[in-house]
Amino acid sequence: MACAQTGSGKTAAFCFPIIANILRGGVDSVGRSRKAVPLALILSPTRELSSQIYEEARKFTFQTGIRPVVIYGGAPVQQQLRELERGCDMLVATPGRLSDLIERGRVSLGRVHYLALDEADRMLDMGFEPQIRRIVEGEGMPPTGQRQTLMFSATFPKEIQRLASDFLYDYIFLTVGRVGSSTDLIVQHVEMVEQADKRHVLLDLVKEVEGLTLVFVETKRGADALEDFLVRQGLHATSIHGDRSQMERERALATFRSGKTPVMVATDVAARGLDIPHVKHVINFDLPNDIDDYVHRIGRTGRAGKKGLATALYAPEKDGQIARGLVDLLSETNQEVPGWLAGCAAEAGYGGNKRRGGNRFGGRDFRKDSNYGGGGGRSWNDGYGGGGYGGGYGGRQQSYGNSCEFSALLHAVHCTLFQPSHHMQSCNRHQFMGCLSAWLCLVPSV
Ligand SMILES: Nc1ncnc2c1ncn2[C@@H]1O[C@H](COP(=O)(O)OP(=O)(O)OP(=O)(O)O)[C@@H](O)[C@H]1O
Repeated sequence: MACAQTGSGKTAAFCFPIIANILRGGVDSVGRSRKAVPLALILSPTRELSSQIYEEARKFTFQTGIRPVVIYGGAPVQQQLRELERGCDMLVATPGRLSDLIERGRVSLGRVHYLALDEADRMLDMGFEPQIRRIVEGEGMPPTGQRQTLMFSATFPKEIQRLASDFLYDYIFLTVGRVGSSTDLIVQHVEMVEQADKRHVLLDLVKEVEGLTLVFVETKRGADALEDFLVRQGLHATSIHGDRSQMERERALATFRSGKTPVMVATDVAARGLDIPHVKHVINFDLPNDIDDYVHRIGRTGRAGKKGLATALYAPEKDGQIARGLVDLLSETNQEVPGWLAGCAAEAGYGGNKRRGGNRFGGRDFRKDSNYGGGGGRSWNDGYGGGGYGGGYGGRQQSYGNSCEFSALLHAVHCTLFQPSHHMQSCNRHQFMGCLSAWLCLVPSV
């Protein structure tokens, strides 16, 4: 179970060790076959994110002999079937299309040795849990203990950690920075705006900051309406949401990425995982109800060590429940907390949407609070950074204090997969980066 800030490189942190492990064992490809039998399965909640992970995996596996394939809904199945037939070692999938192709007998999970859940908390929340459970427990996948299971997200609410442990065996909880926090590379502003004034304020904000601007709204209809409004104001805007065809969604992303439509209005379908370079400004036109959703949304900017800007339009008549979470998040990321917002939070009290997880410095392993009996391993800390716990019970925990350390999570996952029992204490980050560079030299085109 691994938790690190948005834009900190989690994709590489699960892809490299999986690829390296497959290479270590020698690629035992089944080759062309009607039924795909992948060695690694990577599940993600949205089509666009699956597509992005696949593109990364394709780069990382170049000339290794490992063949990644992606399958997701909304796209013609025939082409995906043809790709599967050509051989598939690493399958990147959304749960719906995967279940469909398992039912049709075109994918078997019987050889899956590496299972990665990206955006794990989303994958295991109420919406996806039954599907994930069926895929992981009911379709012949090797059980925990015989496969490596990796779960990644920038947020990991306690109740989801508990659920996640069902799919894990003797697991390690790795954290970089604070669980569920955002990076302090993002400058965050919160403005109090009456609902009726939001459009005018938005126009000013869009004109003030040049560059790609991503505007989050609550509903699909709201996204359509706001896009229309912006276009009528003469701005080059597009929108993305779940009622759009896959082709429209992809076109919207492409024109946004290229800067042809530098403003994109989006629902939460674009909140997680998407890595679009040069997003300057994320505007929460409507605030989400959950602070973790806010963390993912603003995480579309300030990626890979770059700075970003996020502005939230806080409507006092409807956003009271996120006030406490916002105040906590702003404080812990060294942002200015407006006095009026602190007042709203105090009014809303702690009964509202209090940040889940309570004291999260350095990452928190919920088992320490709840006497939860899962895991049964050890707990240690290699002294890399601040935070984290020493000693303990019910599993192992590794915490890294430096939230901006790209290699930290990659190193940790690598060590966990290669030598789960002792390697962590003896392999330092420099040695690890040496291994990684050596490996990259073997695959010069990566
Ligand atoms: N070691 C590294 N050095 C420089 N750039 C990196 C490194 N690792 C990853 N990146 C880049 O950082 C960006 C963000 O990576 P990635 O999309 O994996 O983030 P993430 O942690 O999964 O974010 P999110 O929580 O939003 O899904 C990507 O453009 C990636 O290429």
